[in-house]
Formats: sequence, C-alpha cells, structure tokens
Amino acid sequence: MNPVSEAYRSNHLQPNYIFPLDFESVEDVVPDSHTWNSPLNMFDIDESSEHVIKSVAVPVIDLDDPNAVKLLGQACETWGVFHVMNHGVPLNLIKDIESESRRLFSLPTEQKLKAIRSTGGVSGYGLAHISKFFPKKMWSEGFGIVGSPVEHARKLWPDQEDDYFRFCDVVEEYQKEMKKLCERLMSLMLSSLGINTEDPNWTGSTGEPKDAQSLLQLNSYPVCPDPNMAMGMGPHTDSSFITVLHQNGPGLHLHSNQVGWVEVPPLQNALIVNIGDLFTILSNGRFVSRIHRAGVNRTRHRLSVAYFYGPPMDVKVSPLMKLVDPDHPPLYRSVTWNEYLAIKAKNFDKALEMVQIEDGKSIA
Ligand SMILES: O=C(O)CCC(=O)C(=O)O
Ligand SMILES: [Fe+2]
Repeated sequence: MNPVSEAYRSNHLQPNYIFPLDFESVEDVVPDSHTWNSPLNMFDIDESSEHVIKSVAVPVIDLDDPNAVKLLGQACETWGVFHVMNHGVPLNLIKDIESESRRLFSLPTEQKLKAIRSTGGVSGYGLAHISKFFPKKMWSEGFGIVGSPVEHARKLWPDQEDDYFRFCDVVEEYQKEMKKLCERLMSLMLSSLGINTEDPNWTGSTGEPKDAQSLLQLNSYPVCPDPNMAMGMGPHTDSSFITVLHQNGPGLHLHSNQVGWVEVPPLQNALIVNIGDLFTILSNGRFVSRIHRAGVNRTRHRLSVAYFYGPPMDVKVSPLMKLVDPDHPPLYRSVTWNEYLAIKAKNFDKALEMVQIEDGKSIA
C-alpha cells in the first residue's frame, strides 16, 4: 500500500471531515464525495440562481482618508465586508505569508498528514472546520495556527531547521501585524458607532485589558477539473469579531439577498475585512456578518490567508450599553467566544438565532 493510503488508513479513527482529499492522486474527474449537486437549504438562501455576479464592487476604505471612520461605518452597515487600503501591513510580509503557505501546501501529502489536527483541535493540517456541516466534502485543505506554529512546523519540516524557522518567523510576524491592524479597525469601527474604546467595559470586561484571541488559517484550493461541480469552502459566516483576508486570486463569493452571489476579487495592495457574528452581537445588530463561500477554478492554485480576531475566550460579549435604549432593546444575550463556538457547532447557520432574545428571553 502506498504511504499516503497507509497514513489515511492508520488514522481511520479520525473522523473523515478532518481529512482533505489526496489532491496528488486526483485525475480528471471530481469524485462523487466532492460533487455539490443538490440544494443545501441553509441560511434561507434562494438557491434557484447559482450565477456569480462579477460587476458589483464592495466598498474600498482607505485608512489614510480623513473620512475613514464615517465610510467604514457605512460599509459595515450596508455590506459587512470591505477592502482596506493603507492598512499598514508591509506588502512584503503579505507576499511572504503567501509564499510560505504555498511551500507548506506543496509538501507531499504524506508529509502534511504528519501535522494533521486532532479531533476537536484547531491547530494543524486538515479540512476547514465547517466541513462537517455539509453533505459533500470541500475542494480545499487548510492549516490552522493558534499561538506559536512551532510544534506543527517541526513535524512538517523535521530535518530542515532553516525551513521551519523561516515558516515560523513569517507566521509570527504576520500574526503581530494582523493583531495591530485588527485593534485599529475595531477601534475605528466602534468610533463609527459612537463608542469610545477608552471606555472601560467595551468588551464586557473590567480591570486590566486582556489579550484578544485569534486564529490564523491558511487555505489552499487546488486546481479543479470541474469547478462548477465543486466547492472550495461552503457558505458560512465567521464567528469572530472581524476577519482579515488575503487572497491571491478571485474565488471569494459574498451573498446578498438582493442580487445573490457576488464575487469579491482581490484589490492590489488591499486586504479584505468582514464582520463576524460576535460583532453583530456587540453592535446589537447594526453590523451584520455576511454569508460567504469560496469557489474553485480550473487553472490556478488559489491560496487565502484568514486571520480571525475575537475577544479573550472567557469575556462575555453582549450588545454595547450605548447602543441599547427603549427604542433599541438588546437583540442578543451575552456569550463568550467559547460558548458561541459550541452553539455554532450544534446549530451552524442558525447559531445567531439561538442567541437572539425574543420577548426578553433567549432560546439557547
Ligand atoms: O478563501 C476564502 O476566500 C474564504 C475563506 C474563509 O471564508 C474562511 O477561512 O473563513
Ligand atoms: Fe469565512
């Protein structure tokens, strides 16, 4: 038996929603396990038109613009997604994270499987976490990093110290820059809602500010023989406060109730930001998390790098006091990120509804 099949077999206890397809062995057809050909009936999306519109442009926010706060607020209220320019993240670092990511995913399958993530774990190689909610598998592979990447990097490049050092250096630098950018964006977005981040309690905590939590997720979408039949990443909303995304080519699709699926191609030197469910709760529904997904293509190996930024795990997130009054009663009960992830794991597309307050009571 070849070593890859052996590795898949010897890990048979791992649920199969963690294992990506062995893309090295794919020939000219999309296997039935990866053929998305029936309606999903999720998020109440109208599935009659799968056509992806390319001519609608999401807002572009230049952080050097004196009107950035106002424009950011408008973009968050209307779109929930925007491109950000003059974000301060060195462009070379974005190139470097992309090339390190390519280096990782170009390793032989057998090697990547040495860093497979554990059941219930977040860090390591594997299919995106949301794969268990879909009847068919996604045409992608991912690598999650929480905190230091050293442990998994050493498994990927066991005899090449320079290789894993280089990977870790770039990842750590990127995490640092992303954290800085997310803190800045959060503060500007809250200002647009009239919230001063110097107010204590803005995340619900008192005393010493605690460190936000984050997850860096590298995504790889190999070329696909029949892109119309496959899905890179199924429709979902992110659970974070905000997510910052870099993509090396088109593939991100955003859902709009008015027009359906809209493609969000990369914009040179810009990053994409989208609102996650926890910001919807924090803003009492003013900024809404958008449903998005990733398509695949026939000729180009697409890579994306997503940084999910959220509150410290034990901090309760609830609608900000300043946004609640008799005309705007609280729409959501308070939850920690951990609690919310558990609710999402059970209810997926209905997770936000589960923390909604109806007649003064929540249903979860
Ligand atoms: O690759 C993309 O464009 C989307 C990735 C994404 O939505 C995610 O990682 O949550
Ligand atoms: Fe996402």
